[in-house]
Amino acid sequence: MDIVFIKQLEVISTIGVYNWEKSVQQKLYFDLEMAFDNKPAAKSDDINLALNYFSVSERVNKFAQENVFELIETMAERVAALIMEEFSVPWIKLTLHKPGALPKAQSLGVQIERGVK
Ligand SMILES: Nc1nc2c(c(=O)[nH]1)N=C([C@H](O)[C@@H](O)CO)CN2
Repeated sequence: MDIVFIKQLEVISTIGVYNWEKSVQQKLYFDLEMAFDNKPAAKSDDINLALNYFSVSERVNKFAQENVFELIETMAERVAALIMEEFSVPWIKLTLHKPGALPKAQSLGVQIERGVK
């Protein structure tokens, strides 16, 4: 299986455990590695047969803006599930960074892998 990837996709979301986080928007960054068979798209030069990374990024951005969670684990799980379902992706590795969360750390986050390659 081939991989289509997106690195450091910036989105804004209302996310966090603490009360002050319920009324602010914070930056999150997604790294996505998505298994996909690129051969049909490459053979035909047809975007309709490709995993369109523009469409994926727009969908993730919309989801992050429209949903409120406490945990980044929940956001990661829900985004992985929607990409797999809506874009027919059989396997995904998703890393979610919440860089503003710890002033003394450059970044932090979670990484999940779902599905089968
Ligand atoms: N494993 C996690 N730990 C923490 C999370 C989280 O989402 N997953 N969230 C917070 C707070 O929201 C924090 O980001 C505020 O700075 C603390 N720990």
